[in-house]
Amino acid sequence: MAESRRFRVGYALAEKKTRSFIQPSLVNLCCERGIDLVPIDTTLPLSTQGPFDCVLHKLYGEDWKAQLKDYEAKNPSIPVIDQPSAMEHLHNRLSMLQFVSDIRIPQDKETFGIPSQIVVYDPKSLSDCSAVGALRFPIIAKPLVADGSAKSHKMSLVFHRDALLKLRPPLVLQEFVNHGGVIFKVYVVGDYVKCVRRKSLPDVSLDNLDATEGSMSFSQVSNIAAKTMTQEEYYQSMQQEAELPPQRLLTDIARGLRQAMRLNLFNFDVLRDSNAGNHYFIIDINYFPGYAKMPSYETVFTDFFWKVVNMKTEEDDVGSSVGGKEMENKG
Ligand SMILES: O=P(O)(O)O[C@@H]1[C@@H](OP(=O)(O)O)[C@H](OP(=O)(O)O)[C@H](O)[C@H](OP(=O)(O)O)[C@H]1OP(=O)(O)O
Ligand SMILES: Nc1ncnc2c1ncn2[C@@H]1O[C@H](COP(=O)(O)OP(=O)(O)O)[C@@H](O)[C@H]1O
Ligand SMILES: [Mg+2]
Ligand SMILES: [Mg+2]
Repeated sequence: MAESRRFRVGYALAEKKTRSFIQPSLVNLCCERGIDLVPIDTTLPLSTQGPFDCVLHKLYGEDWKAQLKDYEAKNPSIPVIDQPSAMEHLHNRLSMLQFVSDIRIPQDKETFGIPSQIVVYDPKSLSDCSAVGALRFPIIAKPLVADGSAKSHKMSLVFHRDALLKLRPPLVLQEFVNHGGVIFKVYVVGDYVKCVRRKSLPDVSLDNLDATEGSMSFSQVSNIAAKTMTQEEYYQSMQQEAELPPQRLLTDIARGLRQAMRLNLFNFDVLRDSNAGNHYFIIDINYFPGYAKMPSYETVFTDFFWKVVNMKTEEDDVGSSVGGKEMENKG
C-alpha cells in the first residue's frame, strides 16, 4: 500500500514561545495525523529551507518581514500564518480595539463594546482637563505600545486626577470597569473558539475613591498567584461564581474580529460589566497568546494545521484568508 502523504509545518517562534507551544504532546499528535512540525532556522534564508506546506510564525522586525516576503514571492501557494501587517495592528492598544467597532452582529439580549478611552501622546495633555475630563475615575493607564515587552504590560490603576501627572505617555487611558474580579480569555484558532476564566483585578468601590491612594501599578495580573488563596482555590471559587458569557456571542465576536483583522490566531480579553450583567467589554487582543494554557490545545491545533495544509473550508468559514490566500475547498 502506498504511504500516505506527510505535511510539513515550518515554525518560527521566539525561544519562550517554542518552549511553551511546541510540547511533545502536540508534536506527537500532529505526527500521528501526518503533520511534521519543523523548526525554521532564522539565521538562514527562509526560502532555502523547507519544503513547507505552511509557515507559522510570531516574529517581528524588518529582516524577518523581508524573509517572509521573499518566501511568499517564491512560494505563492504556501499559506503563511499570519500576515505581519495584520499582526502589527495588535501592537498598538488603540488600533487593536478599533476592530471591535467593525463587528456587525445583532446586539439584543447581550451587548458588547470597549470601555471609554483616550490616547495621550503628550505629557502636557495629562494636566489638560478638557482632554481627560470626559473619563470617569478610576482609570487604567496602559502603554500605547503592546509589543510583548515587559514594559508594554506595565499598567497603572489611577484613582485621582493628580496621579495622572506621574504617568509617562504615550498611553491609553481607559475607564476601569467593575467586573467581579474575573476575566474571560477567549482563544481563537481559525474558526475554533474557546473561553476560559482567569483571575483579574477586584472591583473598586466608588465610595472609597477619595480615601484610596493616588494610583497603583500592576502587570500581567491574570498570571499572578492569588495572595490570599492558592491558585486552585481561586479557580474553584470562580468556577462557582462566574458563569461564562454565552458561547454564541463569543463565537460571533471572534468571527467578526477574525474577518476584520484577517488573523487566525489570537485571543481577546472580555469583562462582564458588574453594573449591567448582559454587557461585555473587550479590553485586549493578543496575537498568538499562550495557547498551551487552552484546554486540549493539541487537538485543536492538529485539526487547524490539518485543515490549513489541506486547504479545506468549513461551513462556518467566513472566507478569512490564510496567508493572504482565501481558504478554498479543494476537497
Ligand atoms: O506568556 P504566556 O503564556 O502567559 O502568554 C502571554 C499571554 O498571556 P495569556 O496566555 O493570554 O494569559 C499574553 O496575554 P495578555 O496580554 O496577558 O492578555 C500575551 O499574549 C503574551 O504575548 P505578548 O508578550 O503580548 O506578545 C503571551 O506571552 P508569550 O507567550 O507570547 O510570550
Ligand atoms: N478597563 C478595564 N477595567 C477593569 N480591568 C481592566 C481593564 N483593562 C484591563 N484590566 C485588567 O488589567 C489586566 C491587563 O490589561 P490588558 O489590557 O489585558 O493588558 P495586557 O496586554 O498586559 O494583558 C486585565 O487582564 C484586567 O485584569
Ligand atoms: Mg490581557
Ligand atoms: Mg495583551
